[in-house]
Amino acid sequence: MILFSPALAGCFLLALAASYVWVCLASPLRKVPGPRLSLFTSWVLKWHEFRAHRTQYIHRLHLRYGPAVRIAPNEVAFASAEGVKEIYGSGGSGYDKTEFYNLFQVYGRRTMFSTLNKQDHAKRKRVLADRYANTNVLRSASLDGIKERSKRFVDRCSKSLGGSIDLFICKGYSGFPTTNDLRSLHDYAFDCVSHHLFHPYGSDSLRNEEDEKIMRQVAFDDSLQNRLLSYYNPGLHAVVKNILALFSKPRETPLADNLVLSATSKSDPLEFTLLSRMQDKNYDLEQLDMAAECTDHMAAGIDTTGDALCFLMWEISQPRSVHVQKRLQEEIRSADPATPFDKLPYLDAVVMEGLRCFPAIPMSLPRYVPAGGRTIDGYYVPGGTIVSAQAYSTHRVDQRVFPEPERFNPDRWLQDAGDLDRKRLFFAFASGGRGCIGKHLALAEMKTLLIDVYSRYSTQPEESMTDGDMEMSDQLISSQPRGQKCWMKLVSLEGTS
Ligand code: HEM
Repeated sequence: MILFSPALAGCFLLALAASYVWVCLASPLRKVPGPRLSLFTSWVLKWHEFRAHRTQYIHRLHLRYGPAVRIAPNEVAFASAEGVKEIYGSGGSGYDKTEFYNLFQVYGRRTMFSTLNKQDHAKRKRVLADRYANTNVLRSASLDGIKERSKRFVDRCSKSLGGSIDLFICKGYSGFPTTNDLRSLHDYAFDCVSHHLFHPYGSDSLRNEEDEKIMRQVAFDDSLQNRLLSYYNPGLHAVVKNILALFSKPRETPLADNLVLSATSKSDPLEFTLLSRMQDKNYDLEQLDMAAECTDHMAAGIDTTGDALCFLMWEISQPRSVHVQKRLQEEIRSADPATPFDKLPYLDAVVMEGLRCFPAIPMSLPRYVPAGGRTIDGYYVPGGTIVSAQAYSTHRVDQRVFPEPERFNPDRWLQDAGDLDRKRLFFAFASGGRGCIGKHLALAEMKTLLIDVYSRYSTQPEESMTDGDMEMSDQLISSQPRGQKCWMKLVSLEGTS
């Protein structure tokens, strides 16, 4: 009977609590700066994650505690070049990914993005990398497709002259998209990425309402809380998922699945496409693996490029950045029309600064410290600890490298002094062997569209928009305007010199 006495149970719980506190206090992470509570619990971090504020919370901690900060008993965030290099670059592709990436499996398959360890990743990357190389993106079959879609986007926008357009969600005037309203940056990104994945079986969401619905399914993911719960507590998620679905829908993309499964069943995609590479018999990939890869890249290529363009165009439309827009227009309009998009230095600086201030994936990319532990930026971190860097902070915290970090200032990218330091901290596409494979494609899409828009138009913010509408809101991995809209006006430059 004595075994079940409440006093004994109390003593047992007390001893358990004391040993937990002891383990926390003895942790090598006690030496890493950070809020005291983070040594004992991850609940504060989780609270901010569920409220879609993780990135800003960690950034505030960096501003308070410095470039290395403990954010949970088993988690440390870094914002220094040394930290980034060690975590993402050591041994080529850095440390292994954490189970967080299990959330990104597609059709039950691991894609390149969701492979956790180096070996599996390297094997898949050997198949895919060729089609994302700059030389392949710049081939006319690929680039002409981007140019065609960019012209299509601008033509659609031209219809709004004298009125306003929502470049983000494109609800149109009645609240429902009609054929006349198909012109969001996400439609453009969708059509470009699906062109690169499996042309001629890609989407035409700038002209076709049915394809636009597919884009919406993939892009506007509001399953953050649902997916976080399934990650942290799969058991509880199984019990409450039906109730949770009323507030935070699970992620389902049947229309996109149809598009991809149908495209990957075709045997004649153009040679520059990713699908043609994956269908090479040497690689022995099953159709479901190819479909999973394509779905993944589609998701990776829509929100990122769409949001990056959206935040950037919004910024250069502000009265405070009018001089930037003017200089960009001058550079584009005075250049020989045959000038390649990557030979315009001010355009390059504007895009880099846009990605610095508004990285489409602003949040931390978690990795495990390998067995045996590592010293990262001067701190010993035991094996199994989750470590990460987030672009939002690496782009801001070190003010010797990025003075006045909150100011949108493309000129900083044109200075020789500090060039290397800026590049070491530029993390919008991450870095190392697991950095963004779609980087060249994304830059080609962004620059092509900016040339087409700003050679013909000026953009201005619409009066109903507030700063709050364009605050960055965390999703599972990317970010979007909190107001889910970006209304702007286009003014023709015709007649101006
Ligand atoms: C402005 C646009 C883009 C940005 C800012 C961006 C950013 C990133 C970042 C930060 C990562 C690393 C994620 C992590 O480690 O968790 C990543 C990975 C990746 N991105 Fe992008 N991305 C962009 C566009 C694209 C496009 C257009 C595609 C493809 C069509 C793409 C495909 C991928 C893939 C497949 C990976 C996984 C790479 C690997 O694990 O080796 N991205 N991207």
